[in-house]
Amino acid sequence: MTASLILVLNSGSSSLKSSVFDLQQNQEVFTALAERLLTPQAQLTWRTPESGKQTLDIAGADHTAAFGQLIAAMTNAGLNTNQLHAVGHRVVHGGEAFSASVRINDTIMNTIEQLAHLAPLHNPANAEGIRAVQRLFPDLPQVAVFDTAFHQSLPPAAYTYALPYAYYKDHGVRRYGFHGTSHRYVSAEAVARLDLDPESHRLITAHLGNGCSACAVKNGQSLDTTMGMTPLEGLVMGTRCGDIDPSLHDFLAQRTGLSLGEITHVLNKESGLLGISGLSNDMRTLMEAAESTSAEITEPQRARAQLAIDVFCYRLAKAIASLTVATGGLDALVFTGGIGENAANIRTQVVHHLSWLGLNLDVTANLSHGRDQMGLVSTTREPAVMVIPTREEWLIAQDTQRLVQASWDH
Ligand SMILES: Nc1ncnc2c1ncn2[C@@H]1O[C@H](COP(=O)(O)OP(=O)(O)O)[C@@H](O)[C@H]1O
Ligand SMILES: CC(=O)OP(=O)(O)O
Ligand SMILES: [Mg+2]
Repeated sequence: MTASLILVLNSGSSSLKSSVFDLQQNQEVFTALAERLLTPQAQLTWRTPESGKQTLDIAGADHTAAFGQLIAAMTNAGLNTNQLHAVGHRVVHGGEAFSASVRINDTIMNTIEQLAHLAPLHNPANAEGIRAVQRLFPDLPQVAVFDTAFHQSLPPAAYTYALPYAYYKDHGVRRYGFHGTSHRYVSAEAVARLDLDPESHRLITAHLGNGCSACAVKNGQSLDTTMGMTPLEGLVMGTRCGDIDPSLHDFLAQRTGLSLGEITHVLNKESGLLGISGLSNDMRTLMEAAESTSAEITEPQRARAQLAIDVFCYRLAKAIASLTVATGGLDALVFTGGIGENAANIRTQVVHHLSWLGLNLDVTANLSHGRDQMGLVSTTREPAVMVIPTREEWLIAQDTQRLVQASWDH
């Protein structure tokens, strides 16, 4: 039997997400999440189509230990690691070095490590995941799929900050954009489903998960996006503030005595939906609180949850409208990510702000999240509003398979 499984790893600063695909069967055969790494609460959960969800306490585990436990869980679940064919990694920052996925070698590893200054929360963990695989499976080919790669087509007018130009030349200070794998997948899917001309279309894709970004896609290329040099810029997110006045650091440092590092932490981890609501970073919790009539939620709490939702939707609509400057029109708006795929009320509020663009929701299709159709949730196809579930891991597996195959063919 030939090896046919592709392992996909997404290493975060304190988590390790993984999927295994059998591409011959076009099936996801294993999925796992190790979270709260390096804390006493570290735990590994995994599932296979047959086994349902299982959990293991891995208190104190780092990425390497978690990876070992994950491979043990895979084996216990009945998967044979000899069947692994290649490993694909989500790597968050590829800087200007990568505009496509690449097969990993020592030079590529060095470049990923050198880019750590641009993504200190993400790239070191990504590199650690690659090394953990190298140690356990030295012969397996590995591929890096960069969040930034799809956005390397941004023109200078979209990626240049209005700062002294030397910061770009000397330090790489520019807008890069993230979630590129998701924007690439859902935009290609929208073009196929709507039967648009691959050479001539104008889309806005909104990836709304814990991190959120929107992207202007014209003729298959990303022309602008809301995230910038880091994933902090742009939309309101679960715990990230998105766009703010850059003079805020200085103001807060003077008023509160917090250090620059502490303020950056507040903007990344204590802001966004969580910061405004004071309740949760989770959109579902906020939607429930905003609708709640129970005495457990006080009126001020309810109002703050609603305010967080209103700011989220208003800022998203404003960003979508501004991205149409890059596309010069709109054939389709695509929602994806946990919020985009599941929160009908959020789509309603955002599309309502944009009705002047000719966008109109079909109430029934929107309530069923477009699941019984091609993902269309608007009354018209021109322009269309769509819900397309993202498949970042699947696209990473596809790129991995393609690159490993290509290097054997040469
Ligand atoms: N049914 C739902 N209604 C509203 N929000 C939802 C629903 N399901 C998931 N979400 C929201 O999706 C977000 C998580 O998105 P997800 O794409 O899973 O995150 P990640 O970026 O971590 O992959 C959370 O805010 C969660 O509340
Ligand atoms: C880059 C980024 O913001 O990723 P995530 O949404 O997974 O946090
Ligand atoms: Mg996700």
